Amino acid sequence: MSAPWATWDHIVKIDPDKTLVEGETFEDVCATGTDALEIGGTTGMTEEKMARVVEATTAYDVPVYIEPSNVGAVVHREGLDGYFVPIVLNAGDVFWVTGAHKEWARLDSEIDWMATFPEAYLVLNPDSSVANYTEADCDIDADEVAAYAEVAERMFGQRIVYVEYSGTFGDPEMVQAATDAVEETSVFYGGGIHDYESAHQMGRHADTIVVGDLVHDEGVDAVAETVEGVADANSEPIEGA
Ligand SMILES: CC(C)=CCC/C(C)=C/CC/C(C)=C/CC/C(C)=C/COP(=O)(O)OP(=O)(O)O
Ligand SMILES: O=P(O)(O)OC[C@@H](O)CO
Ligand SMILES: [Mg+2]
Repeated sequence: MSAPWATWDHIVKIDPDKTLVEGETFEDVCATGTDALEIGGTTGMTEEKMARVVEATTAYDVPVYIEPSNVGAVVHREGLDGYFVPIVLNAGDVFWVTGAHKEWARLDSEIDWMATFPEAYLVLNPDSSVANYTEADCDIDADEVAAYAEVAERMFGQRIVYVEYSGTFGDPEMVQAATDAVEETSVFYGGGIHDYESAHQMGRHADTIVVGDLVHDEGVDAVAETVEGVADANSEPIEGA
């Protein structure tokens, strides 16, 4: 069976610790043309906030996945499509590679493994909360990114490599390095996508782009532009092919 994300160009990541732009609803977010919603953030995450957003989003036609940043942020609800669970390959503390996951398996008796998909993260913005939280080694170059991506696919069987620049627009070369290093594994890119052009640019290097802060800061019209940008990138011929 093909992966749920096989046809996704665009994901909106909703941070339950942030609000939507005044006057906008989750229905409006779903109407932007995005392919899926991921619900998660690093700071201020609680089960209650997570549950509130899950309950408000599952009514619409767009698939909804949670992306927990800690064991306490996992909620199980009718209508939820599944769980994307980060594994931070360049974390400074092994807790973010296997420790939290071991605790989750120990404490949660309701894990739906058929709907649970790991994401092999490379956290690359040293100023982000997630880099701080996981003590990530962000001082790596493109050949190390490529090597991590190769190891993720070939040794750890990861089906998603997530190049994460949360809060800032990243280096397309790093994203391309990950893409070039994998065969079947999908490359997600997230960080600083804010308009048609930035979505179009990263859309050429990643399989799927993730748009986070924009939905909270600028709103659904800006998000819709990024949907267009990545769609156009994916309908253009690949250079050199
Ligand atoms: C095993 C379970 C259930 C949980 C642990 C999962 C792990 C390893 C989480 C590590 C942190 C991580 C990669 C979280 C994913 C979500 C993410 C990157 C959100 C973006 O966060 P920021 O933008 O840095 O933070 P804020 O927007 O909250 O400031
Ligand atoms: O909030 P932004 O910068 O869009 O980043 C998206 C996402 O990769 C965060 O985990
Ligand atoms: Mg953020």
